[in-house]
Amino acid sequence: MKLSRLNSLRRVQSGELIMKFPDDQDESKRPQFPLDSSCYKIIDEIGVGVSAVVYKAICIPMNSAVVAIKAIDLDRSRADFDDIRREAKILSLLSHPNILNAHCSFTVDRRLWVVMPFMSAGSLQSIITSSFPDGLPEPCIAVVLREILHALTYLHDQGHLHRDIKAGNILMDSNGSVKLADFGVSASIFEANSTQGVPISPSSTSMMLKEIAGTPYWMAPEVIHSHNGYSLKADIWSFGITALELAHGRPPLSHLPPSKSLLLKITRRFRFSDYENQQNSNNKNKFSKGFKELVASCLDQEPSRRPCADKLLKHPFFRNCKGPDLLIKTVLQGLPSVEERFKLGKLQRLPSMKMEEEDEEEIEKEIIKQRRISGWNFKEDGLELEPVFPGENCEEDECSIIKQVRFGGESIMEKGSRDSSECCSGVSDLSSPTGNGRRGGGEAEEEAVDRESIMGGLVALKRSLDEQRRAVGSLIELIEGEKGGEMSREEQIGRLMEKMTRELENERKRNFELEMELEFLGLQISAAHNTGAA
Ligand SMILES: Nc1ncnc2c1ncn2[C@@H]1O[C@H](COP(=O)(O)OP(=O)(O)OP(=O)(O)O)[C@@H](O)[C@H]1O
Repeated sequence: MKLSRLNSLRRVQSGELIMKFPDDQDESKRPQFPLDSSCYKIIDEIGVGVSAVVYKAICIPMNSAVVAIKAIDLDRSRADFDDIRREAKILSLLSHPNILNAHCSFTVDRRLWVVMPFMSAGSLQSIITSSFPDGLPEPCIAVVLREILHALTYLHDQGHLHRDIKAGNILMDSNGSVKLADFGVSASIFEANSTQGVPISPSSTSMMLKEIAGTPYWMAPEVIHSHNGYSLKADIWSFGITALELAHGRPPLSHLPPSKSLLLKITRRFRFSDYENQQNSNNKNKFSKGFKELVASCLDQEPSRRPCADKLLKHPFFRNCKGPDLLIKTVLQGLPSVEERFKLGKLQRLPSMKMEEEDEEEIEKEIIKQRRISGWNFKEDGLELEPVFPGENCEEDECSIIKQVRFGGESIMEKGSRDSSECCSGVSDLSSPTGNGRRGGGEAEEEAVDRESIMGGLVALKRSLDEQRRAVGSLIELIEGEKGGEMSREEQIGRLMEKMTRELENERKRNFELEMELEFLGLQISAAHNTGAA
């Protein structure tokens, strides 16, 4: 466990982590929300994030005012105590009608409770998922985007980056008001530059952050390539992706797992036209020229060419933009409550989660099965040594091989397959000191055990080859003897059968020993790996 995290937990346990955020009213008029969990009554679960659960609750001493409580699991949160304190500090300095502040926050066991105003319509992401899977109508998108641009203009003027702009972090209330929430990974340009000795000016493009933060699909290319640094314009990129998310119901590349989407962005550089091409041709004329232009300008690869938030507000796209009433009429009417939507979403997620668990069990069984090796094949061409599995038949179309893979940080043997031309000739990382490049550095311990296992396998193989050489020698003698005509054909076959049975018995014994050895080595590898991981 990281030292900073340990210190954080100690401070949390000693009750040191008690903070109070202001809401967006004047300090003197601001109601003081109690810092005691017994003053709140949880009514329903309304959302889950990566490390937090969000509840609808009432605050009993405050006339049973309805609130939302985000309970952040401090053991699972990416942020440590200092990050959380920094977030609280940033939030306490911000005051804008389009930014969701918290009433207060305090710790309950190992959770940080952030008490916020309850935004009864929930996030735009949950609204889209439940009622607008193909996206919101363009006039509604305009209202939402304009409100977010107001928040961004304010935020950037203060020198802050949100760094996680997405529909999941835009909340809506029953009166149609739209607020930007979740400042968990936000950053201050001033802090970044003061530590790097860069002159401070919010409009300067030399204000650079380097840490990768945010959610992959919405991340600007320069955030992914953060060695060159990035600035306020990273939020403008994410804003452009959010516009696409609101328009199509999902962000671009969301059919790929997040890590793959990152890779694609690195290798292929994403352009707006790429996304347009992916869309159904029916959708081509669905959006206005103004909207397309606005989004395209936000998704310029070159950050300096992306307009700033206040310039975007002057874009013709917002010229005839309606008020929040449009959202009430078009989006909120007939919308199930945030708690109903959450329950429904949970039910829909259940079968796929169950299937994933079943799949994992199957994979695990397969992995255990494939840990048994019945022999080795030496591939001369590539000077490679490969394992052969029990029951494997070279006449079969496909044949299993093992390869060393990293699975959630754990090293396992995985079943693979090759076509018949390569049958029984799969390349195992066990045979190669460098493996297939997937084993990263800093794993000296695991590598040492791997080397031992390779040596063990080689010694056993040498023994087996010696035996086989002797057996082949005897066979040659036998056949040569046949030429001499000293034994009858029956006798010769009888002898041969006896010999082969003995050979087979020996081979079985050796294989059993080899299997045991390998199983033992496998255990050693996982034990070494677990110790390393711990
Ligand atoms: N103040 C609030 N009022 C009403 N609903 C809320 C409030 N805050 C969060 N929610 C609901 O809870 C859900 C989860 O919120 P949360 O901020 O934990 O997760 P997220 O932003 O979707 O995910 P993550 O931040 O972990 O990527 C939201 O999608 C929203 O529907």
